[in-house]
Amino acid sequence: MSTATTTWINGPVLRARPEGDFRLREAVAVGPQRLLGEVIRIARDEIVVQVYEDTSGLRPGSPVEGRGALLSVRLGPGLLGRIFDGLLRPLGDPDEPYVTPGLGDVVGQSFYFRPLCGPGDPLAAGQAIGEIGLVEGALQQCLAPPDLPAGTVVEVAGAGEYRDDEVICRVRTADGGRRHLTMCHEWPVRVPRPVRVRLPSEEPMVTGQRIIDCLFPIARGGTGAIPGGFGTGKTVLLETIAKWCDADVIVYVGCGERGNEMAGLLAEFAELVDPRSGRPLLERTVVIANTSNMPVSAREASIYTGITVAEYFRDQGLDVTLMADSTSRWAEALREVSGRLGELPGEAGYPAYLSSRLADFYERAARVRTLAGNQGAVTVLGAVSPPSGDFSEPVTNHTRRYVGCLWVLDARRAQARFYPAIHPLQSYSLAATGFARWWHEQGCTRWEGLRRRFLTLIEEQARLERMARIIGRDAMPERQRLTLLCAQLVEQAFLRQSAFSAVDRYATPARQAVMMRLIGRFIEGAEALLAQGIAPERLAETPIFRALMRMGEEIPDGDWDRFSELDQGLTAGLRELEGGAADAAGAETPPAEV
Ligand SMILES: Nc1ncnc2c1ncn2[C@@H]1O[C@H](COP(=O)(O)OP(=O)(O)OP(=O)(O)O)[C@@H](O)[C@H]1O
Repeated sequence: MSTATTTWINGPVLRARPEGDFRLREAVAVGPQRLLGEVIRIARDEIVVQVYEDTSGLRPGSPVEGRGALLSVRLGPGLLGRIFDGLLRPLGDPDEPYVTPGLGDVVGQSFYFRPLCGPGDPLAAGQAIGEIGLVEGALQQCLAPPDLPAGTVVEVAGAGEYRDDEVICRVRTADGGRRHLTMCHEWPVRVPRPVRVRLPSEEPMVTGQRIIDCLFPIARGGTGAIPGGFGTGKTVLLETIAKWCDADVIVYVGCGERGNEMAGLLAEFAELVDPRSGRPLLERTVVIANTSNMPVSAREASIYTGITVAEYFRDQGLDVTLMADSTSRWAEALREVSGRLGELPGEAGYPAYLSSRLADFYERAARVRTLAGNQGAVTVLGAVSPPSGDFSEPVTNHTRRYVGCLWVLDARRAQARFYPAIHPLQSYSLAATGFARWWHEQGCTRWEGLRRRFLTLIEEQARLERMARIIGRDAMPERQRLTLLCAQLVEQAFLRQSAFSAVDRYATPARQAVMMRLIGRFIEGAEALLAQGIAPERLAETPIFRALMRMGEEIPDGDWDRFSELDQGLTAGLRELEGGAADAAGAETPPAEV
């Protein structure tokens, strides 16, 4: 094992004189407490180490010991339903409220194991050896490590309880070697886990938020970013998606955010019931907490740990969503470490490699065929907190280049308490047009046309409102007043959706499709009525308009009878207005000459 002696220390970075060879990105143990660090630079007679823990007490002369392996995390059962720090050390254990600094020994936990292979069976990297879990009912797959050479199973443990550091499978590899496998394996956090092939994304990840699913959908295995100024609702939006999206597993990385927000998230997740399984939501969630009071450099580790954990579940053939709140805090940590190293600063003081680090992170999102031949996906969502809400700053700018969806949170909407405060004219989804077929299957055959219509209305609304401020709404032609009325309906009845409403915090695709269709029918009907001389103000006063405005808050998912009542009411209401218009037209027409 190589060693080195610290010669200089500045916060989380230190320089050391090596005795022996170190590798770039090798994990090291620093000082008497064996704090975890990583070699980030190697010069001729010096190594530079970034330490991921509090370095108080370290001084020149402190020993640095190489671990002979890249910075890795231990993946296995016991991740779901728990909270970890950025280095995947468990937090929140009532018997062990404080994290012991340093690497320490891993304490083996017991899990139920059931084999899926037997002696003589072939076994290759990434294939399932068996199933594991805390209880017999809820099992995950126990995978052969992705770096295992192909071989044959010599012996495998029978069904029962085993410690996660006990050997449960012995393999003879094709090159004549032997490998002893446990339920856990280590994987370097900066190395993407291998897959058989990356697949194109054909369907969206459903978030339950109408503005996202209908206007700016995110692909399963895609990437999205949520830039927003202070208090515009990034955390609430990410948490809402975490609660209701249709992923099998959620990995939530709290990176540099307030500790009380994380505590609130955990308390809420423990109480909430997963609508799909009927079990507590926390059971399908892994929380990685690196709050603002924890060491700054560990933010980097928490991001990579999070994505590695997400890939581990993806390799079991699951759909995983990773949320990072916030990537700006990680970028700030990169800036701090770079500054302490005396590197040449780039834009706004961030290091020149900020862009490539962001790209590395978002690149790991994908829908894939796993080594075992299953399909799995990692969808990545990152919050961005631009200082003073300035979207031209480097983190937002670089992130924009690597994500497929951008949901820009608007301070003015948030001030008006219009949530989610996603600005429909500044946001985009590159994948949206590919999901028309999926929406057809959900029963919304006109999704593409309606989406375009809604977006056009909102665009026209922005232009007309500027005009209305100058000349006044009453002086505008009827057609323009109707555009404003329809846009108001789209905004208030469809895009507005409170995360705290018992009825509306989540909408299934079926409910979204019904609401979209009803609003679309109203818009078409209103346009036809305008041609017959019905003023937009008369439409705004009808009970049906008011009912449409309230439907999100009043009609819950599954109450299709009330939606069809509304549909019938809409038909009747439009017909009544049409009849009134025809009668009026009839009264005005001069009687035919006899
Ligand atoms: N979708 C929503 N529905 C209802 N209320 C919301 C929603 N989003 C945000 N809010 C309100 O806005 C407040 C601030 O939201 P949040 O904490 O998510 O902002 P943030 O952008 O994460 O803030 P910060 O920049 O401090 O991290 C919330 O406490 C909540 O009252």
